[in-house]
Amino acid sequence: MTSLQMSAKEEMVEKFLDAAARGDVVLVTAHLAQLPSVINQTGYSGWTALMLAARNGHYDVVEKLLSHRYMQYALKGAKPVAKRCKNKKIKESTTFSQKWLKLGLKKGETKLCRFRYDAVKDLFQKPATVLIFLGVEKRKNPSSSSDGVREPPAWFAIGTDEDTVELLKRSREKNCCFPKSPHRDLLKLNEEEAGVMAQARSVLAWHSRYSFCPTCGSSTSLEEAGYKRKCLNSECRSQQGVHNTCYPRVDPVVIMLVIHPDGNQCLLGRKKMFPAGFFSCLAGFVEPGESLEEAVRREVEEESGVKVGPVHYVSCQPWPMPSSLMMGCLAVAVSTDIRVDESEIEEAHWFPRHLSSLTLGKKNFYPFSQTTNQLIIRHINQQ
Ligand SMILES: NC(=O)C1=CN([C@@H]2O[C@H](COP(=O)(O)OP(=O)(O)OC[C@H]3O[C@@H](n4cnc5c(N)ncnc54)[C@H](OP(=O)(O)O)[C@@H]3O)[C@@H](O)[C@H]2O)C=CC1
Ligand SMILES: [Mg+2]
Ligand SMILES: [Mg+2]
Ligand SMILES: [Mg+2]
Ligand SMILES: [Zn+2]
Repeated sequence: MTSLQMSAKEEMVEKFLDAAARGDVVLVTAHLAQLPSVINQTGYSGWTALMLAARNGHYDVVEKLLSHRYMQYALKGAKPVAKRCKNKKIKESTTFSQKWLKLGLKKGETKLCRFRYDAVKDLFQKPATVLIFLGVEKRKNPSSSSDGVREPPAWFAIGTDEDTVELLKRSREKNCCFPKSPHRDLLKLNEEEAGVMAQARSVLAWHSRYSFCPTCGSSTSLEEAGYKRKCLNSECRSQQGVHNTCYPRVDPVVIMLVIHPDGNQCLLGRKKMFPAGFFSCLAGFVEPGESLEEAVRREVEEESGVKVGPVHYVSCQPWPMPSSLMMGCLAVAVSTDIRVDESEIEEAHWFPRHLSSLTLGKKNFYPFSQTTNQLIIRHINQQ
C-alpha cells in the first residue's frame, strides 16, 4: 500500500481534479481560492482539471477554470477551443468535450481510421468481405461540412482479411491505426468514436464466430445490413421466431463495486492479465436464470469469498470484448473476510475511500471502463 500514499499537496490536487471531473463547481471554486496554482496541476493521470471537466461535459466548471487568472493553456489545441467556449459558440457540453479531445490528441494516439468508398470498393468483390451498416452521422448543420459533402455520411464497418498495413495506406487520415489492444486503445478514443468501434467490433466478431447455423450446421447468408444471418436450410427450426439463433450475441455481464459494511472502503481486485498495479471492480457473466442481483452476489462470493446483501443498479455500458453489456451495480457487503479464487482473481483488497478517489487519477488505475469510474465516483460521493 506504500506506493499509494500521498503527500498533503498531492491529496489536495487529486481532490481538486476529482471535483472538476465530477462537475462540482462549488468545491472547484473553494480549492482555487485556497491554492490558485492548483489550476494547472496534472495529478497522476497527466490530465488537468480543465481536461477532465471538458471530457465529462461540465460546462460550468470549464467556464470557471477558463475565467481564472492563473489559467495556463498548456495543451496544444487548447486555446482555440477555449476561445470558442468563451464566445459561447459551442453551447453543448458533449460537443465541447468531443472537440476538446480531438484537438487534444497527441501525435501518435489512437484515432479511428476512416476510408471513403472509393478507397475500399474493390474489397466488396471479395467473398470473405463482411459489410456492416453502422448508421448515418448526425449533423446539425449538414452544409457546415468541411469535406465538401453536404449530406451526412453513412458509416459502414468492413470485415476483411486484407493486410492491415496495406489498408492503412489507402486512408487519407494521418496518425491513425488499427487498434492492437482493444481494451487500451478503446479508452484512447473519444466517446463518439469508442461507440462506433464498439458497435463495429461486436458485430464483426459475431460474424467471424458464427459462420454456420448453430441449430443444424448449414451455411448461412448475411442479411439486414449485417445484423442477421439466415440459415440456408429451409427446413431449419432456426427460421422461426424465438428459435432464431441468427442474431448478433449480447452477453450480459455484471460489474460491481462492493462497499464494506463500514461504508468507507470498497473491494477491488486484479486478474493476472491486468498490468502491474492495476485493480478494478469485480465482474462476471450473468448465468441463465439469474437476476442481476443474484449474479452480483454469486460472482462476488465466487471470486472473493465476500458475501453481499443489497445490490443497486447504477449504469451500463456496451463492452465489445467481444459482445458484453456490462451492467454496473453498487453492492453492500455483509461479510468482510477475503478469500480469492485464484483461478479468476490474483488479489483483492478493501481500499479506503480516499484511495478509491486516487484510483480515478493514478495512472495504473486510470479508467478501465466508464462504468467502473461511475461506480467509484458514486461511492466517493456517498459520504
Ligand atoms: N473494470 C472492468 O471494466 C472490468 C471488466 N470486465 C469485463 O467483464 C466481462 C466478464 O468478466 P469476467 O471476470 O471475465 O467474467 P467471469 O468472472 O464470469 O469469468 C470469466 C470466465 O467465464 C467463462 N466465460 C466466458 N464467456 C462466458 C459467458 N458468455 N458466460 C459465462 N461464462 C463465460 C470463461 O471461462 P473459461 O475460460 O473456462 O471458458 C472466462 O474465463 C469481460 O468482458 C471483462 O472484459 C472484467 C473485469 C473488470
Ligand atoms: Mg467470476
Ligand atoms: Mg470475473
Ligand atoms: Mg462467471
Ligand atoms: Zn439451420
